[in-house]
Amino acid sequence: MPELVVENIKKSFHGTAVLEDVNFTVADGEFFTLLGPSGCGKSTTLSCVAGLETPDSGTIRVGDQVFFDGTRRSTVPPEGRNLGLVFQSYALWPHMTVADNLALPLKLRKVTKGEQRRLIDDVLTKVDMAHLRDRYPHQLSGGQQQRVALARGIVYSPGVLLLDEPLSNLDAKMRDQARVWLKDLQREVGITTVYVTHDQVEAMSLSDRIAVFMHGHLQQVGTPTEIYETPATPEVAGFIGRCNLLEGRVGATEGGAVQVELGETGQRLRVAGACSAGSSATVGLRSERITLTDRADAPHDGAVNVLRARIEQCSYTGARFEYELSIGDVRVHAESPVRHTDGEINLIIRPDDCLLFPAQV
Ligand SMILES: Nc1ncnc2c1ncn2[C@@H]1O[C@H](COP(=O)(O)OP(=O)(O)OP(=O)(O)O)[C@@H](O)[C@H]1O
Repeated sequence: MPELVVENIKKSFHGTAVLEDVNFTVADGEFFTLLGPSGCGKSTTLSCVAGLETPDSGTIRVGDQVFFDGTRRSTVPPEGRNLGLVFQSYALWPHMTVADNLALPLKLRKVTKGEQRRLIDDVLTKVDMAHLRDRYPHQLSGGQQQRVALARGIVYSPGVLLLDEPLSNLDAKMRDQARVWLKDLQREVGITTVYVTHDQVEAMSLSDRIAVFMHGHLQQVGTPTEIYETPATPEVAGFIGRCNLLEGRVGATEGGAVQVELGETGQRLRVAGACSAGSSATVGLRSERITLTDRADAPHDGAVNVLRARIEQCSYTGARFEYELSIGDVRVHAESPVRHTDGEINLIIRPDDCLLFPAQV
């Protein structure tokens, strides 16, 4: 299947820009996710690809077929794009059985009766719903309706599948299960997929690559590992996973690392990376990369940082304990499998586990 290319897309509503020069390419068979907080422009981007919104400028194409060309003002209507669309609301016809709901897009494409039956049987088997083909939507659970909606999105073999928060109506447990089978299904069908979600765990577990949006701008495109381990900006670091963003001033520089003075705490953090002395920087520190220890003889050999902190709060979440800590006036969130008593504690932090973001000038 051809790749999807989105180039320099801009979009405004009533004079307010909601997309600014959005660029990405989705490769053949790739599971590509648009991730970001509410209102950042993910659904608008997907709607532009689907043809439900018209960008102000830019181009969108799948292989050689140009869906939108802002220079020529040419647009292919949604029905001419051969895309599969699945939204949060399953939008199944309530008066039609599962099989009839699936037949509808095939009838529109003038597929013969015999072929319709073959395609419907095939897709229902893929989504494990063949035994429920004669049920009506109200006789199905939310998870089953969502499978039918997905089956309808792929039954006519679209070039690209577009999914906008398709799992968000399911409860947490069903969502976990749906994630697994959705990934299996996408792999089996091998369809190029663009997925919209604000749920970072969903994005991380499903995607080959993720595009992180903030305020209509693409901040970073990368694999889940790249996005998590080497976030491009403090905003990306803060959005993916639980990351402390600590403001500081860069002091001495020494062989591949810098000393960052944390606010007014008088404590310093040795951080891997380069940054000019005297400048401001943000240090990203993931909660799970902080080791908490009651031991007073924590190693002070310079290879790791040892910071003294006060435990302000400790909460039990089942799998681990979550801590609100303070280092002077700086608040830090950390987690540990071990319960530590109230009072003061040592935090052990490896310089390599710190993310250094020089201040933008
Ligand atoms: N038809 C419209 N008219 C006016 N403003 C709109 C329209 N559609 C979207 N917007 C605005 O554009 C911005 C981006 O909306 P969009 O739905 O793309 O965000 P999103 O990232 O998908 O958010 P969510 O996760 O909440 O769905 C928002 O500020 C929204 O209010």
